[in-house]
Amino acid sequence: MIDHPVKYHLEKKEKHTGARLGKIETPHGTFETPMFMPVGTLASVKTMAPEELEEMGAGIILSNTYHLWLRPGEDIVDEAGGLHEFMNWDRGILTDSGGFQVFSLSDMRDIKEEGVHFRSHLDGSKLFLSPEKAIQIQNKLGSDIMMSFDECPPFDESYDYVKKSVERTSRWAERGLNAHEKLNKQGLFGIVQGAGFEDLRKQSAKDLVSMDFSGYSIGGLSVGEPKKEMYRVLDFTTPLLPENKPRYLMGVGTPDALIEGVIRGVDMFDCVLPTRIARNGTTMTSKGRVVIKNAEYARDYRPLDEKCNCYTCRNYSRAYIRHLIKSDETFGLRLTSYHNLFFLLDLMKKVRQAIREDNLLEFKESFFEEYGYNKP
Ligand SMILES: O=c1[nH]cnc2cc3nc(NCc4cccs4)[nH]c3cc12
Ligand SMILES: [Zn+2]
Repeated sequence: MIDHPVKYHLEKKEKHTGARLGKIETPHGTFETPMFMPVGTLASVKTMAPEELEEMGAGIILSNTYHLWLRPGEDIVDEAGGLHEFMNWDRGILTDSGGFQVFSLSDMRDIKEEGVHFRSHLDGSKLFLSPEKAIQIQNKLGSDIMMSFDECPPFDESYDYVKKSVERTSRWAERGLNAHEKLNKQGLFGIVQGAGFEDLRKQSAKDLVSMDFSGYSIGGLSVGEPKKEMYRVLDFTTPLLPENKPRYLMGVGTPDALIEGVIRGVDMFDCVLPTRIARNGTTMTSKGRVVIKNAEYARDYRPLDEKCNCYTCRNYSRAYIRHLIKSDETFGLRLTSYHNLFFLLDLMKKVRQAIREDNLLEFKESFFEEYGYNKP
């Protein structure tokens, strides 16, 4: 049993669901869960300054091992004093291990027992990533929470392929843990795989729980499968994970998926959605999405969301934001990105309050109704 630098403290279970209120303690602070983590793939949450992320209540943000390994290289980040110094962020940082990015970004060469051979999506150069290398890079980046190197198979892959992939991902997890224990400055999470197969998810969870990770990610989801399938997998996967460790659902997500994930016992979420859709002027509001480029907003002098207390909504109108986005004024991207991130962080604050009051299901119903999720 190693002394985990990242610890989870379960504060309260919600009375009617699997939701939990907790705190995750890291070398860069302790943060409330359930939480949404903004994504800063290339060591920047696009268009946001760290002070703005702090003021909107972000606790842990994400960066990507694969991207930073390719550019600028983990040695430059290491020489700069690590990611926190490099990007001037003194709260939590979580890094993905690179496996998923290899499968989703570069044209695959081949997956071997020792690791994955592939070509860089930047210049086509030949690269090799292994469990040990992924751990070594993350240690040089200096993130607080690191991910094991895993394979995320397509959700509709065959049972036989997924079974073999899960067994290899478990062997990779063991290798990563062994490589990490010599360095052990940060928390390391295991990533549960198994696509939509209950017995393979059970096998994956059993293997990883026996290795005593600091926390557990649920991988292999939010890869294009129907939401109902994701919820079905969560229904039988989260109960397999220890109550006293954090559970992180990777790549999720939309307001409804965040709430449904919390109800099923998930504590941590990340998604590029808020900043990605902001860049084409799509914003999330309590009354559903507002696509600000639409002509209907040209003379609309109200804020994006009259119920939102963020910098954007306190100071600017829809008409102004629409004008900026239509004119390709980069300030417009900052205003929509700020609001979207604030919206999801504020949603999680409301979800935490609903857990405290044991009325998460009522909160879900009223949020879904107002957002328009119940509309046919
Ligand atoms: O199994 C996984 N292992 C390690 N990282 C992941 C990241 C993930 N991100 C998403 N969905 C969000 C997406 C981002 C870009 C394409 S899909 N699903 C994901 C699954 C995994
Ligand atoms: Zn706002």
